[in-house]
Amino acid sequence: MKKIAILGSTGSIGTQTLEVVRANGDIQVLGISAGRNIKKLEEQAREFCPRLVAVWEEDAARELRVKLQDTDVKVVSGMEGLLELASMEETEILVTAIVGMLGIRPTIEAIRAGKDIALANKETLVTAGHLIMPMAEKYGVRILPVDSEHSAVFQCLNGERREEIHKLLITASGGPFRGRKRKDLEQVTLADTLKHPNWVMGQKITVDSATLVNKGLEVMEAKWLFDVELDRIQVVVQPQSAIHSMVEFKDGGIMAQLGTPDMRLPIQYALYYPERRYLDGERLDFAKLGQITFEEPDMETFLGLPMAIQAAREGGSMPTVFNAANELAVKKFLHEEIRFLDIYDIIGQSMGRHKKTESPDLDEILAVENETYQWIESRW
Ligand SMILES: NC(=O)C1=CN([C@@H]2O[C@H](COP(=O)(O)OP(=O)(O)OC[C@H]3O[C@@H](n4cnc5c(N)ncnc54)[C@H](OP(=O)(O)O)[C@@H]3O)[C@@H](O)[C@H]2O)C=CC1
Ligand SMILES: CC(=O)[C@@H](O)[C@H](O)COP(=O)(O)O
Ligand SMILES: [Mn+2]
Repeated sequence: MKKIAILGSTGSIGTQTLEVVRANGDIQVLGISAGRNIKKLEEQAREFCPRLVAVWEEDAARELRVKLQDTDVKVVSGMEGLLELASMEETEILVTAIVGMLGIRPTIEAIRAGKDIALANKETLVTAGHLIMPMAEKYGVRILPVDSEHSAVFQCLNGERREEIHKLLITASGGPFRGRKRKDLEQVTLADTLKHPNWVMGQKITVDSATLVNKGLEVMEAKWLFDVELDRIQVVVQPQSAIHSMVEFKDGGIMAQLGTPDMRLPIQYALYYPERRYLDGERLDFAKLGQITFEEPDMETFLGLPMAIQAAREGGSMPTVFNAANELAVKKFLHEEIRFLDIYDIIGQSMGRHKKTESPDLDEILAVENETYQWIESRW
């Protein structure tokens, strides 16, 4: 029995991880967690019988303790609870399916405790990749990508030598507003933004796909995961989301990984790597698909990608500012407090005023995050 714990078990990646567990029958789930969705946590606790459930909100944790008093499940709360879940003694893999840079501390705690990481939470690598990757090497743990593009690259690299990579080709759907210009984006609504053309995902990443911030975060994630310089990472718009990403090698040969838009594949691949297991569901049908097309990303309209590349080139604490500003801006957009294009203004202005710290440690990253939030709150 493989033993795992899941940070963010009630979300899109978390619930699909549990579908993979259910279908295979040979993984034991020792810990689950959420922000405050205790209804789903209770259902999951009763089905998967974990030892520990971590709930961020203390009042929700208290309520869940009462609901689960007929079981042996321990319910913990807050950051201390997430850290306890991340470092549970018998866990082999921690699935980081939590949203946002809140995932940094539990991820670091899990690495220190020698757990492999099945990483969906890209914000952690974007802001703290310079701490996490060396730490993973030091503690001998594997960072197994779950993000579809990074899983695709990881699959393309199977049996290949990393030093023979010429470039990574990260594919993008282009989001729901592909083909539109800045003027057309002035009046788009939250409902329009949440209609991703191909993938069903959590709300934050769905907005990030529409702004192309998601692709910017993924470029930074790829840089850390595969140790490839920024100039060797190219974003290619591929609107059908059939090719999940590609690797071009020194000799010009290109490997691609294709499939239907189904996150259970990368999740299952990470959990069983290097083994491949059967997965039910729709298969890619080329006759039905008809064509696979390619475009350049529109960097003049969708500023999320060029701003991310700028943050990555500046390095140090700038990616933290980029990410923190985006997290708060998306929260405000989801609450319909700001308009779509304000997301770019919030990120751009936050980056513009920031005095960069080189190679920030964990406390400095968290301080920059806080300071960015405070500055945005004082203006928007
Ligand atoms: N969805 C997808 O297909 C993909 C997602 N990713 C990445 O995976 C991560 C998760 O995305 P996704 O599953 O879509 O997100 P969701 O919003 O669907 O789920 C987020 C999860 O995090 C939990 N959570 C939120 N806030 C807290 C908190 N303060 N403390 C503890 N847990 C919390 C949520 O709990 P609650 O239910 O209580 O709010 C929920 O379980 C993101 O980093 C995303 O970029 C990457 C590739 C694809
Ligand atoms: C499923 C997944 O990995 C998402 O990150 C997805 O790639 C988003 O699609 P975009 O290409 O539209 O950002
Ligand atoms: Mn992705």
